[in-house]
Amino acid sequence: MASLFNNKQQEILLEARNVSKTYDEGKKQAKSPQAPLVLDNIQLEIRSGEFVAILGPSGSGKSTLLRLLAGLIQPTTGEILFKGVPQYGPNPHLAIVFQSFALFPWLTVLQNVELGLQAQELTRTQRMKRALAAIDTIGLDGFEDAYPKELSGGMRQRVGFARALVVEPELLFMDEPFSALDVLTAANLRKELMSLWEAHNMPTKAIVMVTHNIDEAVSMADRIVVLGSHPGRIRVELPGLAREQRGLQTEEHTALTDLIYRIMTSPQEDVSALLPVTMPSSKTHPQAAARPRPYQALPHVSIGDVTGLIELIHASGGRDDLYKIGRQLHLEVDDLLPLVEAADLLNLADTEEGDLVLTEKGQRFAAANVQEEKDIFREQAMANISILRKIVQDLEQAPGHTLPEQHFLEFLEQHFSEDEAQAQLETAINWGRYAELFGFQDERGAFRLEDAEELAINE
Ligand SMILES: Nc1ncnc2c1ncn2[C@@H]1O[C@H](COP(=O)(O)OP(=O)(O)OP(=O)(O)O)[C@@H](O)[C@H]1O
Repeated sequence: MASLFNNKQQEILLEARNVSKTYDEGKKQAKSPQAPLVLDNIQLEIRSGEFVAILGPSGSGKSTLLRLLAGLIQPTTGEILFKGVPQYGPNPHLAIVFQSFALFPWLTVLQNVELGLQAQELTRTQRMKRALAAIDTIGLDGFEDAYPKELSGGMRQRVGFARALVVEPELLFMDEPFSALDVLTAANLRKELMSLWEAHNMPTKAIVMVTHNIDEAVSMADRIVVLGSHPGRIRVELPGLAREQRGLQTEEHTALTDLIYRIMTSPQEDVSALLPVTMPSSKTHPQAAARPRPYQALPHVSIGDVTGLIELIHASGGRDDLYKIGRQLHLEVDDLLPLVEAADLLNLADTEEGDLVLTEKGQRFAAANVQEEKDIFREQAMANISILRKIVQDLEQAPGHTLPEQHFLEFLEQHFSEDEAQAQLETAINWGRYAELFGFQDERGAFRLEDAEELAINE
């Protein structure tokens, strides 16, 4: 597509070329016919001077992509190049800040930061000098001798940043660096990081950040890479906003946030159909279309939360912008999307152009009393949710209308990994119980048809 973001003249630091990743290759897959493809044919360039954010639904492979780019894991096919040279191990010119600060509790701040320099051949004095400078840059002056447990979450993450920056990395990677912090601390740390970056007060040439916070990506990044799932793939690369347009209140920020919600809530849609004509410099990756899932997968949410979402939309007149709902509920897209998917699967709501719109059933559901609500839910569940239908149908046929959970687990394991099959069944139990379709006895691991007694009498 169109040339990207006028940065052709800038040096390509890192490149993923035709990269695909499958975990557990070689492992014997007794039940699943093949190991799932986690990332499919990734093409990505990181250039000098840019801040790139990677967004995508949970499980789309964001962290996997970051680890591949960092050389911590190897691609199954394709290659990662640093300044044009293929990489086969951890990249020494790169440092990573993780969500879970990953500090050693028995070491002081200074010692934790010095650890970053372990691999470099430096004298003790040089090491300490560099560590003190990094501590100073990141605003930890005076805390050199403190232990992690004496620090707040924000200060601990500063240590994480200092430990990364002390190696003077050409590339700084961040994996959800602010998501474990409270809102104000995160905002403060983001702002400080951006001023260091913009003032060139750090030696880093490019930053790559994985996040599931759309506002965070829009307010920080020069380029936003949106991944899709099943398999993980790049759907689109969007140009970030000009510096002066960033900030929750600007029209441009709202428009870009809205667009990203629209893209992420339309996983099957061709992204080019969703892009405004005013965004010619975005780059879609049409070669990797979503593959239909072999079996309908339930999003792992509780029905109580879906009900809350439906009621909220009802209170807003039956339709609302997804980005507004996210902000109102303090939900990041990773938490909101599964709720939206559940409402959509149950045909209680549809997504339309970045809005969530209640269906006629959804309107009735929101206005119903508790019993009517259950009735509508049961009807929608039986009409739309394959695994619930299967559980009920198999129980109807089974002696005593009872079946062990193993029966359904074995079925689900034909379509999902062992862990995911277990998770799918747990979600199905949660939904099925709410709908009063069947009972599940935890201690016996047994399913029983809810109206089994009634059925027995009628037989
Ligand atoms: N070490 C591993 N072994 C096997 N499978 C893995 C491993 N790490 C990740 N996966 C699987 O790969 C897929 C992508 O995971 P990854 O953590 O990269 O996604 P993500 O987009 O970062 O998700 P999240 O936002 O939930 O952190 C998931 O299905 C996950 O279960």
